[in-house]
Amino acid sequence: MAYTSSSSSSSLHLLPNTKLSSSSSSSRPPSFLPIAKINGVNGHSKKSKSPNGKPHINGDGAKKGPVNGKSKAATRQVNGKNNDRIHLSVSTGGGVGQDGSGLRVAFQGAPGAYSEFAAKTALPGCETVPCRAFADALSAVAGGGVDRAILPVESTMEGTALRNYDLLLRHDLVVVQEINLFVHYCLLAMPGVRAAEVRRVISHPMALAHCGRALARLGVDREPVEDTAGAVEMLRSNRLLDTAAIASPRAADLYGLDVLAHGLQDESWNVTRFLLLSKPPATTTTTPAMPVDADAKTSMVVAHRGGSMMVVLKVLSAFSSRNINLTKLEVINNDGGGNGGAGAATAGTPVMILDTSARGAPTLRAFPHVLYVDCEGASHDPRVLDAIKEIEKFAVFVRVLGCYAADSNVYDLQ
Ligand SMILES: O=C(O)C(=O)C[C@]1(C(=O)O)C=C[C@@H](O)C=C1
Repeated sequence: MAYTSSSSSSSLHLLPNTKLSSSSSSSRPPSFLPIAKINGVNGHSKKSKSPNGKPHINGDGAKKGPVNGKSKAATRQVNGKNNDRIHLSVSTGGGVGQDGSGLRVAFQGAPGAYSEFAAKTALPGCETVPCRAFADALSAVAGGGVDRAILPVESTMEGTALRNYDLLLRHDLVVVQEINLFVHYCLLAMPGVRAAEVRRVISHPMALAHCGRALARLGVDREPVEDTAGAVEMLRSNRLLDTAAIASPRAADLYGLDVLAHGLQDESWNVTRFLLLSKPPATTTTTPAMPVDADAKTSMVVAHRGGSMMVVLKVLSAFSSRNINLTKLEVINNDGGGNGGAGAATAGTPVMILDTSARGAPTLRAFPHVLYVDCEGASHDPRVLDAIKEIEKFAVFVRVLGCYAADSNVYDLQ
């Protein structure tokens, strides 16, 4: 569901300092941080109602035990570098702590989903709010029911999650933080079930796709469900003894299941990038939230008339002539010319972008040709502002999606 790719989309995305190779067992970014201090992801001691009526987890107090006799060395740091993280995201004031305490963050899935871990990594003190679908999570933050939503936007194995970009662009939301999570898949089963007894594996479609070769070797049926933790929940509540789920080792802990296999993903290097989204700050001042010299990133969408390659060259020139590095460039052409459909639900359907720049109510506009661009630098950095001004001369429309602290770390759940 979330990740799509087609001939109408081509991308250049680099996790900074991250080497990606097809036989990537040796590829590691310079800093690979475990989620050591996450509270709340190991249990659900406090339950309350989420916007969709499901209970949500809030705080720790969990059963913290070894997985299959293996101690979870949760604080192990792989690359020996101790990068203390600085949160530079938009401040909401009013009782919100630096660690996100006081903030409610919507995520898609059941407690224990990777998205929840990403939220807890970004804002360790936050309260996470499960939602049935990504669209519900985004509506919750846009409608003010929660303070933030977390959205996976790309993975090293699948590229850009175009459908999630579609969702993001339809809302008046801004990116306030990025987080890269190492996705380590495990095969989980009810206590006592042996691998040979498993006939069927259920999980999020992305997890099933990422583990395709391993599942083929196991010779089991595959069934997609809403999310990885939802699969585990289903296994547990229906006491399924012929079925296994693909999910994280933390989900095994949370639901008290056995881990039959670790590292099921076909590529050993499997990182998903998540964005933390917020409503735009309701401020009348133009004071930037982040110093110009901070290690910042700016994300934007550029709509244009077509002729992608020439437009790409002009965009590259606008940034390179100012010595600005790009960290992502995705080219989408949904012009109905037989190569459409990448980001949209139907082939040839243009990308719908909420135009928040015009006076009056924001309007949804349709664009067949768009670029998703992330650059280094703050959106109010004069060089970035100049580059955007230059792009606006030949583009139809530019929307800055957010300016946030660049974080090239990759966080690990193990
Ligand atoms: O199902 C989950 O646990 C999720 O958080 C969703 C999701 C995704 O949509 O890509 C997140 C990361 C993993 O790649 C697999 C699934």
